[in-house]
Amino acid sequence: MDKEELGTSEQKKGYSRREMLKMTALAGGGIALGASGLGTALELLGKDHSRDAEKQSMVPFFGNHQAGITTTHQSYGYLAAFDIDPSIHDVAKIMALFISWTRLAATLTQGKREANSSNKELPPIDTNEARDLGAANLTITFGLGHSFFIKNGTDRFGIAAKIPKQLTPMPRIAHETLDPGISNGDLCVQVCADVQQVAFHALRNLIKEALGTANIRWMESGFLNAAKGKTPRNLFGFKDGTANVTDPEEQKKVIWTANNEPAWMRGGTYLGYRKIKMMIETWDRDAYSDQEHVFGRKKDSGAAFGRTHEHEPVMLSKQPANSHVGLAHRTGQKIYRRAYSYTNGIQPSTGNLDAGLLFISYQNKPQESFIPMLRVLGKSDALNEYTDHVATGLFAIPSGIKKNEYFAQHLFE
Ligand SMILES: C=CC1=C(C)c2cc3[nH]c(cc4nc(cc5[nH]c(cc1n2)c(C)c5CCC(=O)O)C(CCC(=O)O)=C4C)c(C)c3C=C
Ligand SMILES: [Fe+2]
Repeated sequence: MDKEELGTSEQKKGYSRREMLKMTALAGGGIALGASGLGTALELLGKDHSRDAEKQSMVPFFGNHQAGITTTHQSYGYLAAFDIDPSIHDVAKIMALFISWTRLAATLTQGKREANSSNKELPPIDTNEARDLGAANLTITFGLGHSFFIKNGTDRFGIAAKIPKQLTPMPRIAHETLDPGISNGDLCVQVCADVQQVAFHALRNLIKEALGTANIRWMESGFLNAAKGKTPRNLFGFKDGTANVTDPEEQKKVIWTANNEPAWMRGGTYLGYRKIKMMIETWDRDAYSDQEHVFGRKKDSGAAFGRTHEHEPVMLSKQPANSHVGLAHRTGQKIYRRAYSYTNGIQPSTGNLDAGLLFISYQNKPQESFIPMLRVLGKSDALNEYTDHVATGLFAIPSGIKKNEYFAQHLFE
């Protein structure tokens, strides 16, 4: 069998291009592939779960802005919140945590792991499950919640005077049914990667590192994929992200904080979060045209009503009353969206799918953009018939971390 023949017949059997290249290389390497030889090659392929391409990819951890914000959207994301242990009153303990988190994040995002002690009577330092998987574009983004500064009306660590200008507790929004146990928190960590095991490993080791100082409060995981050059689709089957803020000049205006914030927040941003349950079964019984009216966009092309192509600007005159896009657009505000879909089995009480959107957005003035937008949508969005906001959060994301510095260093020093 020559290489060409192998390609044609085996491609029909559903092997990927990469698998085919590997087989071709084996054949080209002088291995005589008889019936049993081919069997061995295929057996090898079956056992190969490697992710060579992702392994090579690293996102710098240090820089002017934190990574994981304008970084190309990775396939998997975790968002977690921590509370400082009530026994901790000494800010030095928090600084120690931020130093060790910075060290760990800088190591893991390079695809490395922390070395074990030579004393085998001690527990391992690294949990080992991401060994050899590489960096997979891992990013780790740290943030601070309002309750980090003020809890039960108390300036708990003597730094309340430095609270970022736009960081408040989240206000009440119409129709939300929040679960406080999975909302808010003193600290937040967003971990994203192109291999889920790499992202989980990073978060798990950050949780382990925090032991005694900060306890995990909640953790959510999500996914999002799109074909190359295409806009990803959400679990309602619509292109989601079409009118996002992607132009770098516009991103500067929308995302990053400037002189209106304390120095340690300049070049930072705010993370706005909503966990939004999506009533998939109800949606799936709704007419196609009705679904399009809910968003004010065509399901196939993603084009706004009155338009033909996905990226043509929204025509407000053609938007149905209370369409999601019409309402969000009319606020005149911009936010940078970086959401993940989530699924979590079946809701025992209903037998319905527990699925939805981990809505995450970054913006420099959440009190003027994210929150007013939420208020408008909460009141009248046609999408509300099919969704339920179950968790919330607002976190200050300090400026990027420079080499030899640690996360939020200038807040303390
Ligand atoms: C606080 C703001 C927003 C929430 C919450 C939100 C939830 C949410 N959105 C979708 C799906 C789509 N959203 C789309 C556009 C869009 N959404 C927001 C804001 C929030 N969405 C904005 C600012 C925009 C852009 C509006 C504009 O100016 O055109 C779209 C259309 C495609 C796109 O532009 O991305 C979809 C689809 C879901 C499913 C959801 C909650 C579950
Ligand atoms: Fe939206």
